[in-house]
This record gives sequence, C-alpha cells and structure tokens, in this order.
Amino acid sequence: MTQIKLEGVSKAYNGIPVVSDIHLDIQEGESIGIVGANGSGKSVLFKMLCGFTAPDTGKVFVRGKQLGKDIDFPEHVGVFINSPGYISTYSGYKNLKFLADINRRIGDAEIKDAMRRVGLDPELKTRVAHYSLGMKQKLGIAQAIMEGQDILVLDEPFNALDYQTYNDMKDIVMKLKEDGKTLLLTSHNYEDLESLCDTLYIIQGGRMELLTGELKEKYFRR
Ligand SMILES: Nc1ncnc2c1ncn2[C@@H]1O[C@H](COP(=O)(O)OP(=O)(O)OP(=O)(O)O)[C@@H](O)[C@H]1O
Repeated sequence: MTQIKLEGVSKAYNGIPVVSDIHLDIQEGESIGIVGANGSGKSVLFKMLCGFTAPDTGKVFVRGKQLGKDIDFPEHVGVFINSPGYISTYSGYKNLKFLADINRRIGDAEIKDAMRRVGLDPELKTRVAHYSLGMKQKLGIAQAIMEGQDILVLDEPFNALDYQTYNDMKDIVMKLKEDGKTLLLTSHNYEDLESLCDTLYIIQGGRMELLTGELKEKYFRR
C-alpha cells in the first residue's frame, strides 16, 4: 500500500525555487534515504510531508489523503527534527506527556513504553535543560513513535552524537525498520543510509533523482 505520494511538488522561498517538480511513491515498510548538500531542500521536503508547510504547486498524499485538502496533518506520521525544542524545566516524560495531551490518543503507558524503547528512563526527574544532546535526540525519537505512528520522518537523527550514542541511535532506527515502519531519513553519512535504506535519492538543483551508480560514487567521494 502506498504510504506517501508526491505529485509534481514544487516550493520556492522569496521567488527562489527550493524544490521543483518532485515525484515520489513510498510503499509500506520501505525505507528511503535522501542526501543533498546543505540547503538543498531536504528539510523543506520533509516539512511538506508532515503538513508543516504547503507546496506552491503539486500534491502530497499520505495514505491516499491529500494534505491541505482531505486533512491538514497526517495522523500516521511521526517526525523527528534535529534538536527539537522542549520545555527545558520539564523532565523528558513531562514533555512527552504535555505533547501527548494535545492529541489525547495515548496515556502514560504508551509514553513510558516509547521512552524505554529508546533507552530513556521515564522515571528520571532530570529536567531536559540538563539532558545531553544524545538524550534529547532519543527523546525526539520517543516523541516520533509514541502514538504508534508507522511512517517516520527522521531528519538527521545521527547528527553530532558521540560514538556510543550514535550506535544506540542506529540500533533504535534499525529496530524501527525491522518492525516494518516506513522510514524516510536524511543523513550526510553514506554508511548510515546504506545500512538502513532500501532506496537512496539525491536532491540537487531542486530536483530529486535516484542515487545510483556513478552519481553515488561522485556524491560520496568528496
Ligand atoms: N521558512 C523559510 N523561509 C525562507 N527560506 C527558507 C525557509 N525554509 C527553508 N528555506 C530555504 O530553503 C533552502 C533549503 O533549506 P533546507 O533546510 O530544506 O535545506 P537542507 O537540505 O535540509 O539543508 P541541511 O543539510 O543544511 O539541513 C535553504 O536555502 C533555506 O534557506
């Protein structure tokens, strides 16, 4: 079953095209990786998939529902963005509880389960202000999965982590893949994408194309 479909999606800021005429079809359980230079439009593309920003032209469908027409925000999509903002005086659990109470789909058990799945102790009273970067990243993943979302959009989940936390995060994302989640990932590291993704794409000059063969060699040789 198609989980995400983009039809001729384009977006410009201040008259400058960021992404142009993007077509994409992602099936259930597929994991795709997107690479591209800084500022190439990966995050803008992800924001359009999540309903955070609308394309200028083209259509975005999540499980057959068009964003901005049938629904505003897709229900089944969990989002991880780099350095997510949290209420710094709250514990990790309290932050997730605060967010969960907005949708009212889940209770304490699901929040605690999501935290344990990423290796965080839900009983920990430490305020997020005192969390390490790695703990914040894990909290971000817990947030993305806590409502049972089965499409996960993960924007640079491995960025700037120490070796141990990096390995933990790789294991967490690999487990999500094994659980059959549909994954969309960005990373600047080829090994991460190669091990986790079925298909790789590159965005350059606003266009998205399959990253294979020579293009792959050229991109990662830098
Ligand atoms: N809200 C906005 N207003 C104006 N310009 C924006 C906005 N959001 C993104 N852009 C521009 O769109 C372009 C693409 O940005 P985007 O964040 O998608 O890049 P990226 O590929 O995710 O980069 P990185 O690898 O550095 O995270 C950049 O030139 C950025 O300045």
